[in-house]
Amino acid sequence: MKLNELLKNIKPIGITGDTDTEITGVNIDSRLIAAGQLFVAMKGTQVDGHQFISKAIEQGAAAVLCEDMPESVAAGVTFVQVTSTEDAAGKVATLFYRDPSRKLKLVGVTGTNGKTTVATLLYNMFRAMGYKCGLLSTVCNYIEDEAIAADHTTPDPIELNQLLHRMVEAGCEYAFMECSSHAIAQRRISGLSFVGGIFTNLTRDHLDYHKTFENYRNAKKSFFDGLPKTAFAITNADDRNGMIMVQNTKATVKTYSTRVAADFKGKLLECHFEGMYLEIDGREVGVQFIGKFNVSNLLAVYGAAVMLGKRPEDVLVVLSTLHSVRGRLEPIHCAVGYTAIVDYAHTPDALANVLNAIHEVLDGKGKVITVCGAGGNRDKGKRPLMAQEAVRQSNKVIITSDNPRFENPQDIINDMLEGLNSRQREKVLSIVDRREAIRTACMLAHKGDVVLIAGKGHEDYQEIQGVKHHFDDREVVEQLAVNQ
Ligand SMILES: CC(=O)N[C@H]1[C@@H](OP(=O)(O)OP(=O)(O)OC[C@H]2O[C@@H](n3ccc(=O)[nH]c3=O)[C@H](O)[C@@H]2O)O[C@H](CO)[C@@H](O)[C@@H]1O[C@H](C)C(=O)N[C@@H](C)C(=O)N[C@H](CCC(=O)O)C(=O)O
Ligand SMILES: Nc1ncnc2c1ncn2[C@@H]1O[C@H](COP(=O)(O)OP(=O)(O)OP(=O)(O)O)[C@@H](O)[C@H]1O
Ligand SMILES: N[C@H](CCC[C@H](N)C(=O)O)C(=O)O
Ligand SMILES: [Mg+2]
Repeated sequence: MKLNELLKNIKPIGITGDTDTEITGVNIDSRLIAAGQLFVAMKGTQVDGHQFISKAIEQGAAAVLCEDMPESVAAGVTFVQVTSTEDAAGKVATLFYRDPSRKLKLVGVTGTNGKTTVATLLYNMFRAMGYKCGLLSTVCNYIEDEAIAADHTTPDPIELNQLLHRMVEAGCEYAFMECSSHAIAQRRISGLSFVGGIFTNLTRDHLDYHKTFENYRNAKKSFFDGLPKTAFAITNADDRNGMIMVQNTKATVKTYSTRVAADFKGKLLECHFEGMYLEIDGREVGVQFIGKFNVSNLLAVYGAAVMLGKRPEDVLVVLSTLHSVRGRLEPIHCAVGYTAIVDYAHTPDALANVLNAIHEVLDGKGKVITVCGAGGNRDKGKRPLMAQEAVRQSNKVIITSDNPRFENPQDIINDMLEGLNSRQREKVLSIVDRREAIRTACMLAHKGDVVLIAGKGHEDYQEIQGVKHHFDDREVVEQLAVNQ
C-alpha cells in the first residue's frame, strides 16, 4: 500500500520525502521492522521510541512517523511528523489492514472486573447461534476455533488490526474484545469502529499507571465518548459510575440492573453450587454460574445480544447453556470432600464479590480458606485492601505470592499485612511459596469447606524477575487432590 493512502485519516504537520513510497508493513517496535515498512516512533513509559529511528532505518524502514523530526533525515526515507504518534498508530494500522473493524460487528467491553467474562460469553453465545466470531481477551485470542496466545488484555494497535483482519479473512461476522484502561489511554483502539460498547463496573485498580481514580474513570469514559451515533452503549445502572460513563456518548444508551428500573432487568431467584435461577425481563432462566456479580455480567451479555438484533427468548435459551470462563469461579471437587475454587480476583472489589458468592452458596455450612497475593509492579494501594477483604469473609487466609515481577515477594506480602490489625492477623499465615501456600490451605480443609485460590485464574505461569515459570493453580490443586 502507498504511504499517502495510509496517511488519509491523520493530519501530518510536516513531511519530508516521497509519500508515493510503497509500504510493506507498519510497526511500533524497531526490533520488528522489516524492509519497506513504516516505523512509528512512540514516546513510551520506559523509553522514547524516537531514539530507535536510526535502528529502524538500518533494518530497512522506508518511512518514519514521528512527533519530533530528527536533526538530519536519512536519504531515501520519508519522514512524516504528527502531534501524536500514539493516536496516529491505530489510524494508520487500521488503513494498512484495510479497515477490518468496519467489516465486522465489533463490540468492546470495558470496566474494572468482568470484561473477560462478558466478552467470552458473547463469543460463546454467538458461536452457539451459528455465527463465525472472533474474540480478543486476557485469557486467549480466538479467530473462530483457532487460539492465538494473548499477552495483553488489549493488543497493541498493530497486532490488534492484524488480528481483526485475520477475522475478516476467516469470514467472521462478529468480534468481541476487551478494552483495558491502559489500551484506551494509550489509544491502542484509535481508528476502530465499534457497533457497541459495554460497561461492567468501576472500582479501584491500576492507580500505579493512572495515578488518580478520576484519570482511571476518564480513560474508561473516553471509550464511550468515542462511540458513533449508530452504536449502542450498555451500562450498569447499579454501578455508581454507570451513568457517568455514558453522559457524553453519541451512542444509544441502554441500562441493565438487578436493583432499579432499567432496559434489561434481572433478579436472582435461587442459587446453589451448580448454578442460579434468574428472572430476566420477566422470563425465568436457569444458568450455570454463581455469584450476584455474574447476574450483572449475564445481563450485560443478554442486553448486548438483544441490541445486536437477537430475539430475547432465543438469547435466554443459549444463556442457559453457557458455562464458566477458565479461571473464573472454577470449582474443583476434591476427594476429601472440600471444594477448591480457582478465581482471577485481583482487586479488592473482585475478592469481596467472589467471597460473597461463595458464602451465598455455603450458607454457613462450611469454612472458607482463602489463598491470595498481589501482583508486583502494579498498584500498591490495593494490597492492604485486598488483605482486608480476604480476612473479612474468610475463616483462614494464607497470604502468598502472585506474580512478583521485579519486586521482592516478601515486601508485597508485608504491604498486604499492613492493612490488618493484630486481631485480624491471627487469622493469617504468610507463605511466600505459592505451591506451599495452596498445599497448606488444602491440608487445613475438611469436608464441606471451600478453599478459594484467588488472583491468577487462567494464568499458567508465575512471573519472577522477568521470567515466566510454569505455574498453574488448577494443576497444583488437582495434583494435591490425587495425593491427599
Ligand atoms: C505500561 C504499559 O501499558 N506499557 C505498554 C506500552 O509500552 P511502553 O509505553 O512502556 O513502551 P516503552 O517500552 O517505553 O517503548 C516505547 C516505544 O519504543 C519502542 N521500542 C522499544 C525498544 C526498542 O528497542 N525499540 C523500540 O522501537 C516500543 O515498541 C514502544 O513503541 O505499550 C506497549 C505496546 O502497546 C505495551 O506492550 C506495554 O505494555 C506493558 C508491557 C504492560 O505490562 N502493560 C500492562 C500494564 C497492560 O497494558 N495491561 C492491560 C490490562 C490491564 C487491565 O487488566 O485492565 C492490557 O491491556 O493488557
Ligand atoms: N461483574 C463483576 N463484578 C465484580 N467482580 C467481578 C465481576 N465479574 C468478574 N468478577 C471478578 O473479577 C475477576 C476477573 O474477572 P474477569 O477476568 O472477567 O475481569 P476482567 O475485567 O477481564 O479482568 P482484567 O482486567 O484482568 O482483564 C473474576 O475472577 C471475579 O473474581
Ligand atoms: N491485567 C491485570 C492482571 C493482574 C493479574 C494478577 N495475577 C497480577 O499479576 O497482578 C494486570 O496486568 O494488572
Ligand atoms: Mg480481562
